Amino acid sequence: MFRKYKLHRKLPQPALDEPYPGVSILKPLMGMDSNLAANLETFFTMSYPLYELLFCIEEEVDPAVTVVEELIKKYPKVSAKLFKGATTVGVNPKINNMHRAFEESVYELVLVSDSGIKMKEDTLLDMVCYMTDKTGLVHQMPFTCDRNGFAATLEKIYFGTAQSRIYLVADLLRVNCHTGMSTLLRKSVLKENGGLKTFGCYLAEDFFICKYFLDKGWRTTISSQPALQNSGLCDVNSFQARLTRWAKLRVAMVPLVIIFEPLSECMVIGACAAWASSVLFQWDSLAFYLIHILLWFICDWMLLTTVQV
Ligand SMILES: CCCCCCCC/C=C\CCCCCCCC(=O)N[C@@H](CO)[C@H](O)/C=C/CCCCCCCCCCCCC
Ligand SMILES: O=c1ccn([C@@H]2O[C@H](COP(=O)(O)OP(=O)(O)O[C@H]3OC[C@@H](O)[C@H](O)[C@H]3O)[C@@H](O)[C@H]2O)c(=O)[nH]1
Repeated sequence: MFRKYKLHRKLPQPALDEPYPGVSILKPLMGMDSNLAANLETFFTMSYPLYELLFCIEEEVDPAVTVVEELIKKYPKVSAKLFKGATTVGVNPKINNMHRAFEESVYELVLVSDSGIKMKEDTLLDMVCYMTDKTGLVHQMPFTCDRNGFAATLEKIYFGTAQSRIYLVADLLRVNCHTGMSTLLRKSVLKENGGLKTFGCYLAEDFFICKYFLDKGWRTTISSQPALQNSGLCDVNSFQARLTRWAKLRVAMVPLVIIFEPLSECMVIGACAAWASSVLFQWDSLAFYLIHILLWFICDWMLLTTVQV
């Protein structure tokens, strides 16, 4: 029910007499993939009246430079700037890459958007609509675009089921589950504590940025459109490596949660429940287990179709 209420909502448009807030969009880039140009182009064609694009490229020489320069030439009416070379402010390379652009950004709202993200025409508007007076940070729940191949299907099923389930519950309970691939935040609140560079000392800057907003009494929320990850690099090994990296971050930050993580998985919780039901009610544990798996798969399918719409 919550997923239906939360995702893909038609939001009331801002009142015509209220101007749309301007947004500075930070795009940290490093290297090239086959979908990069198409993904970046979607930022030039959004239906939003006031925004600037700040492309941050870590190395002076990078194939992404040409892609960005060509797009800037193709869309002269869109305000866009290219920052070449990172500034070391900490151990986090993404923060190092974005630091200069963040400092030079013009608007109060800042969108941090990873290189592989694709936008729909109304994605930015959707996020801005969730930035109410009490909200300091709006993030998109990670999901993926339709791409060909086994790895792409695996990614889609993982983000659309196992991760969405936790993400939606965490958002409902206002628990910090922020994954910083597409995040709109209030610059003035970050500036009170030195700006983005303060979080350069953390590898999981996303978790600590969200924690900072929550500690200061701001609300954080997911927007109604999930993040469309559409990187051209998509294979099982890098997916596995990424999930392992994230799990290591969670172990370091919230060790208690990681103990309970296996219990959020179908097979583990099913086995525990089957055993408990056989002890308590003398039910057939195999039948219980198989019915549990069937019902779980049906629920996952329903969740995936809702996230996908
Ligand atoms: C009896 C059942 C107890 C269930 C406990 C729930 C265990 C959580 C299970 C899975 C965790 C999945 C986390 C999803 C998003 C995290 C993605 C990620 O690792 N991102 C990192 C990199 O970008 C980022 O730095 C970390 C962000 C914060 C992670 C903290 C996750 C806490 C989730 C807590 C959810 C509580 C739900 C309670 C349900 C009863
Ligand atoms: O050295 C680097 C590495 C990465 N990046 C950029 O940082 C962004 C994220 O890249 P990652 O390889 O960390 O990709 P992930 O999907 O794992 O990141 C995600 O999870 C970890 C969080 O800390 C990130 O905020 C979140 O975006 C990309 O836009 C990438 O271009 C750099 O600018 N420099």
